[in-house]
Amino acid sequence: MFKILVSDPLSEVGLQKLLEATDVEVVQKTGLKEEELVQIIPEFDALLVRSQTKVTPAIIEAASRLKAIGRAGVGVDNINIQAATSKGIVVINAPDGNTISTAEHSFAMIMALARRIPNAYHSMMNGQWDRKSFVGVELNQKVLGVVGLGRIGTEVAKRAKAFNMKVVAYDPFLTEERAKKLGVTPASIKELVSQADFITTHTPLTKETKYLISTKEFALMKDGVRIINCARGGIIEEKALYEAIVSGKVAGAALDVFEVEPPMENPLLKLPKVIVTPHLGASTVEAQENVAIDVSEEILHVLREQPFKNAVNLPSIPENIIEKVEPYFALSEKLGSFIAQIAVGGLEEITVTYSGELTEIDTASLTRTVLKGALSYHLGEGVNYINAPHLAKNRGINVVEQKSTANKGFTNLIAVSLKTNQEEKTVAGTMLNGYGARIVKVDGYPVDLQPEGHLILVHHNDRPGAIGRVGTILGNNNVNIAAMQVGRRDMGGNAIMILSIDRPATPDVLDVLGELNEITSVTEIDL
Ligand SMILES: NC(=O)C1=CN([C@@H]2O[C@H](COP(=O)(O)OP(=O)(O)OC[C@H]3O[C@@H](n4cnc5c(N)ncnc54)[C@H](O)[C@@H]3O)[C@@H](O)[C@H]2O)C=CC1
Ligand SMILES: O=C(O)CCC(=O)C(=O)O
Repeated sequence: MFKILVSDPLSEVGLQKLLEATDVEVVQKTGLKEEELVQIIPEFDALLVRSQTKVTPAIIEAASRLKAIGRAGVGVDNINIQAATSKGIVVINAPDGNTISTAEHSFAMIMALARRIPNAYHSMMNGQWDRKSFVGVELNQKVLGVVGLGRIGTEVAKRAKAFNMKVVAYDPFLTEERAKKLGVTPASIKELVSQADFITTHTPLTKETKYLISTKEFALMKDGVRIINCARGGIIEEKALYEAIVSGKVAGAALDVFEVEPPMENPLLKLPKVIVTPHLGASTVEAQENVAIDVSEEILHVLREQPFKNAVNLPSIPENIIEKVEPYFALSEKLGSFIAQIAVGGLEEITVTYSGELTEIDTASLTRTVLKGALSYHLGEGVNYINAPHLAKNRGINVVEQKSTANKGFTNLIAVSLKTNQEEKTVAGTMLNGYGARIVKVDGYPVDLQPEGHLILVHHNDRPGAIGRVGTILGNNNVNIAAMQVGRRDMGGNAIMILSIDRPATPDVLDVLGELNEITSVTEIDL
């Protein structure tokens, strides 16, 4: 039974999937302090939050069972991703469910700002009938600058086009082709801020986007420009915005988000040219249902070890690629584990070479899996698909992925080599049509064995009787040999034996084998 903690208020309809699941117990406890979360988190397999809960390193550190953190929304700035990644916890978000709501809110803010609706409302509610103070501007033919043309930015741009606005967009990932399709003009940030009548931001808050719009950018803007931020506080520097409004450069600003939330002492709230909402972009019935449904489904996938797509701390694998790489996951992990068990010394570099049909697909996920297999042997259960590359990097292990057309004999081949500070070892495996995974080469010797169970790898000199003596010692010690592979390069030269045994041999038995004259090394492998 999986235990899931829901620590922020989430849509009940959205949570239905979790509440109905027979393998899940859902505990809903909201408004907990950090210390309280630290206390209870060790009981839970997954944590589900909206934006109130700050998932700090202390909470993650205490989360001994946690496999997933789900964010019902897009921005994950309330979750310490680095701490989660180091601990191998997958962070899931719901990137699509609130796109339309946030785009509509942004557009509502653009219109409210243009027509001064909140100010007029406020005046009337105070008993005034003032028609002179609230003269607005049209959107028709005005230039809208969209900073960040992702999901939300794109929807805002489409709505602006419907209002006959001209749209210029700044986004480092915007291609000419996409811009053309959307009917927007790509621009640099300088061009955008100097051309726009309205500027709306739709990027995440990152090191690059923090204060993306500041004093320098305000100086380039047209007089009377209007600013909208429904993305994250801090993309526009509030101090610079305040000065630009007071100086008359900026005619108005509409803000849904703030550098500090709630923004109680914020001087911007004292300016009549500023209209505000309390981070309501995603606050619609539809968006809250959508994000809760999406994140609940994804959490179940993670816990049930089924494929999931919206992990923030993992590269996403497109569905057409998943189909192609999935059959190789088990083999990749076994190859990683095998090589780690046979190599002596501190790991320095792991190289994964793909051949045959694998040269044509994105194999990054398989390399992660090889790495997981290799590092798990040394670092234990804490290693998983999420933190394996991070752990390798932290330990200075170089990871190389390459494709090769050299191995023509196999329709697919994964070759793994591991360099340690003492030696270099290699192993290669393939998926044989109808026979499943096979290891086909060890240290350059051709073999053919199933990568599973207990194995003993023996390096020896190719002399008559060597194989028999190994068999006799194992038999005398009640270790049954289920299968055996021998490989050699030259008659009478170096050779290997790989024995598949029914139960692990004890260290004493391995020592006795190692003492035989012909034998140069004995390694037990568990796959
Ligand atoms: N007010 C609210 O309630 C909500 C706010 N948001 C905010 O809106 C943001 C955008 O959401 P989506 O459109 O779904 O995300 P998205 O990931 O689809 O789009 C973000 C876009 O920003 C672009 N970008 C990244 N760095 C940039 C830079 N330095 N300069 C210019 N563009 C840059 C990316 O290329 C991407 O196209 C989220 O990160 C979140 O912070 C999202 C939902 C609700
Ligand atoms: O949960 C919310 O209402 C905040 C939404 C948001 O900012 C996001 O999804 O990034």
